[in-house]
Amino acid sequence: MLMHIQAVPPARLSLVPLLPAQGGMSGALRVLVDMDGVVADFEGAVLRGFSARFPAEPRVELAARSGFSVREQYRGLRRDLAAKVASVYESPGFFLGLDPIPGALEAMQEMIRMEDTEVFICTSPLQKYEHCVLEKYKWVEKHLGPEFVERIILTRDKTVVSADLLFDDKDTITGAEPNPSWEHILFTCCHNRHIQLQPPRRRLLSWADDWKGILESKRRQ
Ligand SMILES: Cc1cn([C@H]2C[C@H](O)[C@@H](COP(=O)(O)O)O2)c(=O)[nH]c1=O
Ligand SMILES: [Mg+2]
Repeated sequence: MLMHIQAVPPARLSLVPLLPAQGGMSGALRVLVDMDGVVADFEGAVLRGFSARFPAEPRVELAARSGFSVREQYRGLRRDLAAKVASVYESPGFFLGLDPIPGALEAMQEMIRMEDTEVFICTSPLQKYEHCVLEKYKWVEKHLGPEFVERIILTRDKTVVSADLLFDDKDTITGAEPNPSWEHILFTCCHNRHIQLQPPRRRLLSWADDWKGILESKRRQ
């Protein structure tokens, strides 16, 4: 928060908050967009990678996915499958090879050109970060270009990042800050489509859905 120190005698010194209308310095709408499951197709690549590496093992089709953690769902099938599915997304090349989610690249390019709008990619690396971190940067440069590389926020805790909106496929986002500044818009993904959101929580069904309407409604709030 910006504070303006008034020129008054020290005894009466007071701090007057200068609150921008929205999260950005200039009153711009600040939007965070998650990466895996929102702009990069993590789930599709896990299934393809698992089927190719372990063709004889049972697998979870995308239509049967539920719950954020693919690892936990595979553990539920059979304990040893948790490590096998993790070996897929922890492999070198996995994150760089993800396909873009349909419409995501076009929406991001349009969003970054919108007036009074600040867009950032806000993504969590794996705890086993060796390949994931570098490959996320490379993926952004390859698919979105260098101006988006400047806009990557890599954090395991999104609650401490200040913004107006967060588009994210994870249904529950918790961290050190109990009251994050952003409104979480749940981006529909195979693992969260069954979840019934309690009002006033909102969803974006895909990038063909009305993401501009969500930005505009937030500007008016
Ligand atoms: C087991 C599991 C892990 N992830 C990982 C993939 C990413 O490193 C983060 C989420 O990143 P995001 O950009 O914040 O979406 O967690 C996952 O997405 N799904 C899983 O099942
Ligand atoms: Mg995600």
